[in-house]
Amino acid sequence: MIYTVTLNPSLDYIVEVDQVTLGELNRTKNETKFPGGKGINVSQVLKRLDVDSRALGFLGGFTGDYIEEFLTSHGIQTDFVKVDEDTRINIKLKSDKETEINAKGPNITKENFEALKGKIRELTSEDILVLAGSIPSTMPESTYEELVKLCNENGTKFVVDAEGELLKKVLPLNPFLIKPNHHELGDLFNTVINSCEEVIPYAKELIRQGTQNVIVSLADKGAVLINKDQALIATSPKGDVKSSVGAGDSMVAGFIATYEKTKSIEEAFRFSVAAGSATAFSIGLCTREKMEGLLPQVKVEKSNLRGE
Ligand SMILES: Nc1ncnc2c1ncn2[C@@H]1O[C@H](COP(=O)(O)OP(=O)(O)OP(=O)(O)O)[C@@H](O)[C@H]1O
Ligand SMILES: O=P(O)(O)OC[C@@]1(O)O[C@H](CO)[C@@H](O)[C@@H]1O
Repeated sequence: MIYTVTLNPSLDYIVEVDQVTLGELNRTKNETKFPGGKGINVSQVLKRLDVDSRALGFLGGFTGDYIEEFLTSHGIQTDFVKVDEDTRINIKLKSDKETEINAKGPNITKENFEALKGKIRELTSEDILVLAGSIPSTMPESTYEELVKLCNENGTKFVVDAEGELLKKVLPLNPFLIKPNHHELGDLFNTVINSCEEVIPYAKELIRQGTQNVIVSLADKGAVLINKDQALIATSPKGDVKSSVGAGDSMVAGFIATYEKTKSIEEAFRFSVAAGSATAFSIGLCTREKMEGLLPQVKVEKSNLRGE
């Protein structure tokens, strides 16, 4: 079974405004709300690709109830730990540019965290755990590290999509996959990365530190996959970006769903990029049809730059 963990889920409130004027009353052209948070998005895209998963993490209050009901009614299994404060609301403001305001999230108690750890201790070597997104501000930066240590005790394969210290601390613990974007990769090395070719030496360093597969996404500039055997570069499909919220999560879901079916890293990478772009070209997450329609545009090539 695939388990996703979202420690800081969100109700994403997507607001479309022709032009935003700060300090004035702005009225919306359109608004939509979706259950969000990176792990929850991964579960939703997996479902659209006919792959079952169970969503874990923390939910609370009326926003938490909304998310749980939404997921259940869409056939996604849930097993969240209930917390006292409301799950956050994240604002995604879409005008000529995309602006996001992500909230810090509710208080998580020691008991809440222990309850989640109890669920993760039950996983086995047959399972995959996906840890994705930020953690509520009351939790320590060692949180993901603690959870993946439980995975390593039971031989559970794990995937991490997170930034900064959260990500850095899990690298030596042998993640199956991590998926930073090029800004997040640059931040890890205090540098600026602008192209697929520039990604390669830094991604290779993450493999050296213990990761099995690294996908680095560069929005419309393509994506790179590195593991100990190969460096692959993919082109991004061209299209009209409607909202890139969840594009990275769709890549993770596309990769896992395809890898589970084919065991081919190259094929999984191709589907991953198509799923990312299919979400970027949608309001909300991609559909299977949209993803499949973009597959012919994703060209995957082996890079000569091995970064060694
Ligand atoms: N402008 C774009 N044109 C085509 N594809 C895009 C575009 N923006 C994003 N994508 C697709 O989405 C994938 C992930 O995008 P990006 O590199 O922005 O990751 P991210 O920052 O993790 O995404 P998110 O917006 O979910 O945080 C890309 O690899 C690409 O497939
Ligand atoms: O604050 P985090 O956890 O880093 O990101 C949360 C978030 O921006 O990520 C998802 C898109 O990837 C959204 O559904 C959600 O609002």
